[in-house]
Formats: sequence, structure tokens, C-alpha cells
Amino acid sequence: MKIPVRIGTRKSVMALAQTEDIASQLRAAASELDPEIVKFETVGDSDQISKLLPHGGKGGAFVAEIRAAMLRGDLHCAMHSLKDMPANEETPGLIVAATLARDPANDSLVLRKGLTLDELKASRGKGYTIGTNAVRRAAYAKRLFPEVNVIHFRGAADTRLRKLDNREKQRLPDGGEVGPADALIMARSGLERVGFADRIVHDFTPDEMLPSAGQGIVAVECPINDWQTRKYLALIDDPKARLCCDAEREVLWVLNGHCNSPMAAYSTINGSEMTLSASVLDQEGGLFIEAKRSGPADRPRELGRAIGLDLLGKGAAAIIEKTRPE
Ligand SMILES: NCc1[nH]cc(CCC(=O)O)c1CC(=O)O
Repeated sequence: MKIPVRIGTRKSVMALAQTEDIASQLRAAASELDPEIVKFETVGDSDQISKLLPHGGKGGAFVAEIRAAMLRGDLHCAMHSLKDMPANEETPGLIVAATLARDPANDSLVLRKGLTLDELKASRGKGYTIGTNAVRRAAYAKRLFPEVNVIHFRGAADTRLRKLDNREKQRLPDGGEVGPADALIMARSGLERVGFADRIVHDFTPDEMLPSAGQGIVAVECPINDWQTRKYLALIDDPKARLCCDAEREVLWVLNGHCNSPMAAYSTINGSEMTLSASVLDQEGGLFIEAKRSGPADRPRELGRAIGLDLLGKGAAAIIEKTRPE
């Protein structure tokens, strides 16, 4: 007798690739399992024009419907990109039961044909437009290319690349249009998962652009009292990814970060030591608050808390509150 595992996911190319990964890891870990992928079209996917905020931010748009299905018992678990999961609130009744081994955490630059990184650097971005939907990436882009024009750009990873290549404009909620974009900033892991890693012109280093908390980590959430599913998900939980998840999300928790926070947190583990860096940026990119510490890798929350308090001590709260959606 096979044991069914119904895994919920959005139906973008990237989300499906991530969910296939969960399914194949589960099959390899326990041959009695029969994973089934259940696709959801979320509010966030069907509306490609609005900013994310009216639906309750990233978390609200992408996560709420799938979570409700788990709580009803229609799903055993659900796939999330860890970086899209809100870290300033608990979700009663659900738990992150597995974090898959981390893929590259960095952001990458993709350019339209005919433009080079040298041209972008030499011009300090003057005359060029970068598309991104992340306030963190926008702020770092302004720091790297001070005169560049940054526009709000969204859609699934493959959709964004198509818009770049076809020089399409991005429609705005008020009926206007911006663009087209000359460049995009996207997660390397996402580009790899949709098969477009060959379009990457430059991988940003952590010094150039610190990743978002949890970037590159696929998380599996399940009902807290479903012990059988939790037992199986524990088999595919990667201990290092889990430690990084705990450290980076603790920073967001201490800062009460929200979906629109221009905030970054990234940890690495070397032997028994973890190094955690985090930053809070104001939206124009003029003001950067940064902190970095190392500590024992088996006490990630302690390190995350210390970094969060460092950032608060340097004035991070004012920046975060300024950008909080009403
Ligand atoms: N917000 C969309 C999203 N959620 C997760 C990823 C891929 C990166 C990851 O695995 O964390 C992406 C695409 C992107 O940011 O370019």
C-alpha cells in the first residue's frame, strides 16, 4: 500500500520545479510514499498588474489560499519559497517541517541583448532602466548604479524574461505604463529552476547585494499535528539550510519586518561557525544600516537575535516603519 502525500503549490514553472524536487526527494527517502502535486492558482498569479500589497503582500497573495487547504485537510503539505514566507507572524496550526538543501542564494543580473555590464557600470546606470519588484533589490541597484532608473516589474520569472527580450512595457495599477527594462535583477536559484541560468551576465556577491532572508531555500509546510507527514518531511530536512533559515528569519522577527521591508539577511556555515550579515536600507538607497557577526552554528537564533538588536541599535526601526504598508 502506497501512502499518498498531496503537496500544494502555485503553478508557475519555478514553483512546479521546486515541488517536483520535494516529490522526488520524498520518493527517494521512503519508497512507500506516493507524492501528488496539487496546483493552485493564487490571487498573486492571476493579477500581474497590481503591486503585491493590496492582497496582503507577498505572504498574503501567494500563501493564504494554500494554507487554508492544508488546514481543511485537503493537502498534506505545501511548497513555499522560504523567502516569500512572512517572518513577522506565526501561522497557528502549521509548521515548516522541511527545508531543502540551499541552492545558490545570490541575485543575478540579466541584460537585454546588446547591453553589457561594462556599459552599465561606466554610465553609472544613466539612461538605463532596471526592472525589479523587490525594494531590497531596488535599493542595492541604486547603490551599485547610482543614476539608473528602477521600475516596478513583476510576473513569473519566465514572463519577466520575455518582457525584457520583447521590450514590453510594464502596465501599472493606475492604468499607466513604464519601461521597457534594459536589465532585470532576479534570484540565481529561480533562473536555474526555470532553465534560464545561461542569461546571467553577473552574479552579485554578498558585498554588492546581500540576499533576502531564506533566498534559495525551498520550504515545506504542513499541519502541526500531522505526525506522519512530519516524520516523512524530517527525512528530507537539510540541517544546514535549517540553521540558516533559523538565523536569518530571527533577524526579521526581531525587526518585525514586513513584506515591503528593504531588508536582507544571509548566513554561511563554516565548520562549527556561522557568520550572519544583515542590512536595512531606505528605499532610495541613500541610507544603509549593516551588521555582521559570527557565532556557534548550532545557536542560530541567538546570532539572529544579536544581529537584529545591532540593527535596531543603529536606527533600523524608523526605516522599517516608514515603509510598512497601511
Ligand atoms: N518572489 C518570487 C521568488 N520567490 C523565490 C524566488 C527564487 C529564489 C529563491 O529560491 O529564494 C523568486 C524569484 C526571484 O526572486 O527572482
